[in-house]
Amino acid sequence: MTIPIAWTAAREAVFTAAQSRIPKASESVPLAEADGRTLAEPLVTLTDLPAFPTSSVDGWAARGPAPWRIAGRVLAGDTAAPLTEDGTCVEIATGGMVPAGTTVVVRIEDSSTTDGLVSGEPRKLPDWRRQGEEAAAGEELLAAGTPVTPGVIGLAASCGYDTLACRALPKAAVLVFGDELLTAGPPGQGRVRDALGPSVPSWLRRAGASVAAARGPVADTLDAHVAALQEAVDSGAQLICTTGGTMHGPVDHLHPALAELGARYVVNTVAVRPGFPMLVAQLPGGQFVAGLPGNPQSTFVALVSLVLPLLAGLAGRQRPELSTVTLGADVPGRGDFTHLALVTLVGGRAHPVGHVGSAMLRGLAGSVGFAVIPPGGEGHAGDVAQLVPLS
Ligand SMILES: Nc1nc2c(c(=O)[nH]1)N[C@H]1C(S)=C(S)[C@@H](COP(=O)(O)OP(=O)(O)OC[C@H]3O[C@@H](n4cnc5c(N)ncnc54)[C@H](O)[C@@H]3O)O[C@H]1N2
Ligand code: MOO
Repeated sequence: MTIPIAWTAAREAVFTAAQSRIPKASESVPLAEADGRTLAEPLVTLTDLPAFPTSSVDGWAARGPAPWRIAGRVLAGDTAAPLTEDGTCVEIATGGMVPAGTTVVVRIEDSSTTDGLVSGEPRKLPDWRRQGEEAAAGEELLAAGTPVTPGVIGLAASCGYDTLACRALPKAAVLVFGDELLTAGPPGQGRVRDALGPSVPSWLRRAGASVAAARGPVADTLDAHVAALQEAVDSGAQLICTTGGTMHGPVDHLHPALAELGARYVVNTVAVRPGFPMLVAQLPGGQFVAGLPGNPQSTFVALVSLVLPLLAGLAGRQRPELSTVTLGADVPGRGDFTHLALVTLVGGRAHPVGHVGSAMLRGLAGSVGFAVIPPGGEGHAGDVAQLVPLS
């Protein structure tokens, strides 16, 4: 019998294996389309930030001691002429370029104007931003491998980029196994609806993969399994997710198909409940096969447990960090296995949900993620637990 590997060790093994397959080529992606991608190169600012001294208030940019004669006006977007004489100032708008020669910026509400002469007191902290105070031209702001978020896109635009060099999206394929599956209409008479063909590609897209519609149900024969896996390889997929057939029943053909294709296991069964028969194998061409168990909740456990670190590794990102939550109620352990317990947040605390059988999706559909109860332990209300988000 195969001995299950510990959940944390399985995640690490998969992440490390995927890191050796980071694509070399990068793609130039317009900023507005780059959300969810991964930086292929460090983000280096093209200019000082800010690129010129900038007023942070509406008021006066003045030179020397008050009172100041008004010599002009600088609105945001203008180029400011220098203040060449003490006792002069310009009216300035928030975002306006502070003229060379300025010694103080005074807020409009801290000033008074009489006979064209302005007086006022600057605040203790300067009300203008020095050129380059956020970053100097050429400075690295973000490392290669950083996930591109709306914040990263905004920063890239601020420092002069129109496009970003991004890693190619990992290409994935999904194969659904199981002759009992119906792809339309209500289940009954021994047939169940395929819950995974429509949902696994959606999950993969959110996790940063490019993926076509699932293929299946693939016929429950060894030849059909081998042919479907080979076809996915030929389509250029770097990651093939299969659902079902991970056990050793009469029509479970995944393991024999992997053997026939010369695959090597990275992880073969994991000490986690639910979902322990999950696996990741690597084909001779380097492609990964993630064998997701057929019970639908277990499929999602395998996605968040193994496919998430695998995709992070393939994109050259950091290993996924888990956040923590405070438990709002007791959660049982699962002996020597890690327990991934579906939870929802109530008043900021994680509460276990009902309907969490591994064949069910009712509990999962209303949950934020899985609280992690480590092997040999149990969770108590008030304990802090790691949280694996569902998306
Ligand atoms: N003798 C044993 N049998 C089983 C054990 C065990 O320890 N000893 N473990 C059970 C566990 S745990 C799991 S999980 C499943 C894993 O089985 P497979 O990955 O081989 O999956 P299947 O047998 O193909 O299907 C299991 C179950 O899930 C339903 N299913 C499959 N695909 C879908 C789909 N796309 N949409 C909806 N439902 C699906 C399928 O009809 C079965 O009911 O093995 C247990 N058996
Ligand atoms: O672990 Mo199975 O994956 O319990 O349904």
